[in-house]
Amino acid sequence: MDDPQENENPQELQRPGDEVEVESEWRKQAWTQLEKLRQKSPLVQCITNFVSMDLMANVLLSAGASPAMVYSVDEIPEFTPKVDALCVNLGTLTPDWLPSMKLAAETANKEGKPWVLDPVAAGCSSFRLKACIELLGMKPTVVRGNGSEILALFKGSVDHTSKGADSRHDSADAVEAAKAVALLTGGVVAVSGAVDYITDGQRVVGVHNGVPMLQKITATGCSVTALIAAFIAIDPVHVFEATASALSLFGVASELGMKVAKGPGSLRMHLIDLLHGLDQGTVLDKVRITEL
Ligand SMILES: Nc1ncnc2c1ncn2[C@@H]1O[C@H](COP(=O)(O)OP(=O)(O)O)[C@@H](O)[C@H]1O
Ligand SMILES: Cc1ncsc1CCOP(=O)(O)O
Ligand SMILES: [Mg+2]
Repeated sequence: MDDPQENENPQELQRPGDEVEVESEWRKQAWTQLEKLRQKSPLVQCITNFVSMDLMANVLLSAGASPAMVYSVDEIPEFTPKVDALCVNLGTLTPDWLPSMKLAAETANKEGKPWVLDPVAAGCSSFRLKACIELLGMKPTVVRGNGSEILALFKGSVDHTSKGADSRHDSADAVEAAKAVALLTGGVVAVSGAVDYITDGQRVVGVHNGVPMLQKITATGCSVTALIAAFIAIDPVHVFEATASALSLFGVASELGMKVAKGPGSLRMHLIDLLHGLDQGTVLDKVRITEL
């Protein structure tokens, strides 16, 4: 794949050699990180919503990580120091969950463990927005949300036209907001959608993998956030790159799954199977990450 002349993709032959070379590096990196994830099987603590627990745990297992849906405030002081990464998701938030989320984030920070925030439906109520903003202030390593969620965090105001967990905005409309949020936290922010954008406030890359039908399966966003936690656990020095790899490989599995799925139900099953079976040839062929 190093030599563009050997590339079987005709679109790539029309692009400048340095762009092809850069994309090839991202592909190799995604494969290296996936291999490492499978070898190390990081333990990922997920404080997540009831809707997502099953798919999230299965996505983590199929990728090679170990999920633990441990969320009682009584267990966090003992358990969180042992995990490799933490995923905090506000999907079915009630006031009783917040102390667990905050204590886990504080513990992760104290222990130097990376953590990811998924601000599900951030703009749908003032209760939820306030919780998101408080957690954002605890400086998550990565924030991953859809366009509407990242815009709500940036604006800091309730969105009266919110569709809850679903996005009303294209990811491209939230790139500047994502940059601003990244500068605020000092971490990485990913906006998902037709193209996933990843930024640290300066750099931006676009991930061009995935299929629209992922939006018709609940908790795919939640699950890819947990996958990001697994990837940053194994490469905490390259958080930006690991975030792009996780989003891209999840998208590649969905593209392969779409070829055999009959609808959202069977895509969900194939997504898990194909993430588990991803091999080097497929990753080097299908990952599409571009620098913007
Ligand atoms: N139109 C689309 N085309 C391709 N992939 C998409 C599209 N919309 C969302 N995705 C993918 O679906 C997954 C979940 O993203 P998204 O639907 O934005 O999150 P959420 O479920 O939190 O709203 C991501 O991997 C994203 O890349
Ligand atoms: C439908 C729903 N309601 C509260 S949490 C949740 C799941 C959201 O999952 P995702 O953000 O991955 O679509
Ligand atoms: Mg979501």
